[in-house]
Amino acid sequence: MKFYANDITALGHRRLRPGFIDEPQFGAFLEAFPDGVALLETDGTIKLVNSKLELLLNLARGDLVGSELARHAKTAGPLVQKLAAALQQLKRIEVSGTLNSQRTVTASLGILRTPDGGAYGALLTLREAGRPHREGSDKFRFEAEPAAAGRASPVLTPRLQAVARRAASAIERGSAVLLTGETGTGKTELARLVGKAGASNAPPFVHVNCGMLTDAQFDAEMFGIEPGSALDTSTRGKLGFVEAADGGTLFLDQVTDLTPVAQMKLVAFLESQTFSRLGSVQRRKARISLVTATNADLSALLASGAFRSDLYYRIAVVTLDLPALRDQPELVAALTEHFLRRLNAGRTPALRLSSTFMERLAAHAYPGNIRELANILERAAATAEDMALAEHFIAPAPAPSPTNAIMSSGGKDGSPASFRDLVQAFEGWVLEKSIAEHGSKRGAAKALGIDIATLVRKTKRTR
Ligand SMILES: Nc1ncnc2c1ncn2[C@@H]1O[C@H](COP(=O)(O)OP(=O)(O)OP(=O)(O)O)[C@@H](O)[C@H]1O
Repeated sequence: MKFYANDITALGHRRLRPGFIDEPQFGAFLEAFPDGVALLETDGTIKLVNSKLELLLNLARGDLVGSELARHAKTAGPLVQKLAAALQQLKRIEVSGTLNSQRTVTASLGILRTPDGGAYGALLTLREAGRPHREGSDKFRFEAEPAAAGRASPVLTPRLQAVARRAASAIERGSAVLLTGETGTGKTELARLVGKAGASNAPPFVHVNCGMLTDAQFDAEMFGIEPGSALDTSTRGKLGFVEAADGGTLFLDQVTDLTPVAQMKLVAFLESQTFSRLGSVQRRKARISLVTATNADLSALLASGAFRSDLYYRIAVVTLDLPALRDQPELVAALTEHFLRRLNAGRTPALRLSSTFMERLAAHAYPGNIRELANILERAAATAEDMALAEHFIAPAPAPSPTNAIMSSGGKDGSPASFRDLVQAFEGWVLEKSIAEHGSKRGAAKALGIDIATLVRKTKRTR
């Protein structure tokens, strides 16, 4: 079978034979490739692409097919320009780089040649760097992991290293990992570490805050929208979290915040290991490592039925509990040093800690765990000159309990609270707790799924 047509006179530039390209089996053949694949004419026209290529370039098939490769350099990244230039010279190349979609790939351009040496097309493949290497001798060497730009490496005591090793080896075996522990104990930090988030050439790491997923958004956010489908308002489709995490880690933070409907859909996805984009019936596979986290009381949620037990069994193949900071004096010491170094970078005079301040640090109970320790040191750096004394130890006020907030919501003359007062008092408690937990009003608004203006208005009203 000949894959080219001799209808172009110049020997160097024959054309791909249309019949061959139009055969549906050939499209299915390209889809079966785990890498992004495109078939091109020698003049740079894109004839066929597979879904993986769409994903890597973050461009829809409709925009790609029929257009010239060079046209997409601006949207997809300079790497595409290099490939287009090589194709123009009918030169075979292999280049690596990061695309504008934030995917790091090795791109190979092969020239398809006739027996007499003429060129009739080109095959482009994009292989994503950092596809999970299931072997790998460096799998447990977290210390050697480079920090992401602008992010310091986490502090790892031997106890935390042991937890990280267990998480990494579970992921290596393909088991889902559930991280539990009080707020601020470092579950997200650990997930990022084992998912190699931010490291150069790292596989994708997709962090999903489950509390922000409403039922209406769940399918589109998780599974994406098929380009050009009736539901696609952008015409370029939408990349879902699952597809974006393909080859890497999907981190479902606060997984217990998923609504009952979302929990059911997640079970279906985990059971079949396949999903469909909104607006498409095609079942797709995504190779993801699943890491979930929660600071909620799981056993209570399971007992009340608020969290589905079938979902629990799927996500908790390996459960790792992060200890509270008050139970790890060695971590308090190591983190104090770490945060102080960070605070002193560029600070004059450098902040030193008095022995009384250190004693307060050692004796504190840290209900907000590592987040709280960082906060205490930040406050000391903001209020002290060069030496943090006992008076500079300002721990956040203990979060008011809902009962206290509600009990104290009656009239000043001791009259019983109205229903409206009770609801407002409870709302105030929720808002304050969330602001303390997330360290900012913006963070709290995001976590509560309300806009910042609403949160500010409500906090003013409840004061
Ligand atoms: N080992 C560590 N070294 C340095 N900083 C850390 C470490 N662990 C956590 N932190 C910092 O402490 C803060 C809280 O950590 P993180 O967000 O991982 O907690 P979490 O357990 O996910 O909290 P939550 O349950 O509220 O989501 C973050 O600013 C994080 O960078």
